[in-house]
Amino acid sequence: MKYYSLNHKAPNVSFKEALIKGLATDKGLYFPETITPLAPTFFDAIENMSHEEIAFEAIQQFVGDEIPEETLKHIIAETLCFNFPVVQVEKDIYSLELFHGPTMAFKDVGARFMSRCLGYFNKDNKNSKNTVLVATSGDTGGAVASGFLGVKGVEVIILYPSGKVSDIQERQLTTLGQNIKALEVDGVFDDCQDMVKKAFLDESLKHKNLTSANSINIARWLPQMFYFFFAYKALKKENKPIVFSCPSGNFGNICAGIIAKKLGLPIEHFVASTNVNDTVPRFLENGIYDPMPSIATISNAMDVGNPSNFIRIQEMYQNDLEQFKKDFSSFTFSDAETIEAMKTIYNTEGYIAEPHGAVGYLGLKKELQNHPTAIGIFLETAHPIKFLDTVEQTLNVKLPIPTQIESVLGKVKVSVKIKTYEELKVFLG
Ligand SMILES: Cc1ncc(COP(=O)(O)O)c(C=O)c1O
Ligand SMILES: N[C@@H](CCOP(=O)(O)O)C(=O)O
Repeated sequence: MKYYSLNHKAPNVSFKEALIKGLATDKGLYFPETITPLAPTFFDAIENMSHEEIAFEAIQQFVGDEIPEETLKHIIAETLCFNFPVVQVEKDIYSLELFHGPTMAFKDVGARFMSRCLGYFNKDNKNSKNTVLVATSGDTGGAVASGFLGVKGVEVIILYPSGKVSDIQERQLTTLGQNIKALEVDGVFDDCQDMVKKAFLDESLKHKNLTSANSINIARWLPQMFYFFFAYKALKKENKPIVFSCPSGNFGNICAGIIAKKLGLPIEHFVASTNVNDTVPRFLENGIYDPMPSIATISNAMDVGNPSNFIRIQEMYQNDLEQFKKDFSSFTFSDAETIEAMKTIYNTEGYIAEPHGAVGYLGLKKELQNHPTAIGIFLETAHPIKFLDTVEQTLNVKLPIPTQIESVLGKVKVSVKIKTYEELKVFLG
């Protein structure tokens, strides 16, 4: 499979090159040249297939013959070594829990898949050295730190906005040591993301072999489509149209969902549910893409003012706003509404949703009014423990600490504070 740059001023590249480069030389995001729908027999058989089999069928065309079939199967098996339960929350509303991995956020799948693919491509070159640069508003950093910990020949540098991630998120990305380093940026997530993108194109940093582990990177982003197939497998027996609501920040997850639809997955409608960082809901209202500086909210991992992946979504709809609106809605919700939703879900159904999932739930409820025969699934993208203070205060509950989290609680934060791109360059050396 070849990938082209969405800025159309850079050569097309292989899966391996797209993974290693992260971003094209013209600053564009890579996008697959073709997306071939899966055979109807795949969808007929899906209920009897394992998650690993489903994931292999879904991703194989995007990897092509660059990784041998058996190795790719092995990478997928290691990536998907935890559960993806679909839990009924109320009549016709389900939560797809994506937080049962090592760092308890949905980013674990992409981070584990990408680290293993990079390991495969580096295996014959013992002297190769890559620097993975990653910007995080909360969860990507921890997942990438865990996914790449101890990987030979790879140094990981995580940029996060100082004071704008939860305590547990910060510990997950600042305490692992070894090949993982954290930079605490005096700014917001978009400043971190801008610095990272600038570094990829900086000729003077060429010797660092920089790559990205954000959803910019196709190997981090594409595996996120698996979730939509897994949910479909679980609920196919209901025989009803499905509406998915993704709590959205950088829009990687929902964009991977649209790839799944292009592969033939019967999805009736997507909802991108956002907090008050509402660049996309505003776009759907007035057709103008006008990114704003991000605003801090209780669903901090979605505090993104200029979502990277929106351009990929536009590519898939060829800028046809009317068709886009048929398949896709986007709604914005305040922190007060999010808190009310968390309370409603808990008090009526006994289900503990964290703020991101609650935003997803709100968008789903709103959109389902237009789909009376459908079932709705909201993505629960992180474990409530990652937002301990907000969840315990809002719901007046005490959350047990899962073992994955216990292991980072006693550890000491190590980070370097930076303010400017120049300081990042000095750090990179
Ligand atoms: C918990 C959580 N929910 C939602 C999102 C938003 O996902 P995306 O950036 O793919 O839109 C993120 C960040 O990526 C997150 O960490
Ligand atoms: N919400 C993310 C922001 C980065 O998103 P990504 O999918 O592009 O890595 C985070 O938690 O860091």
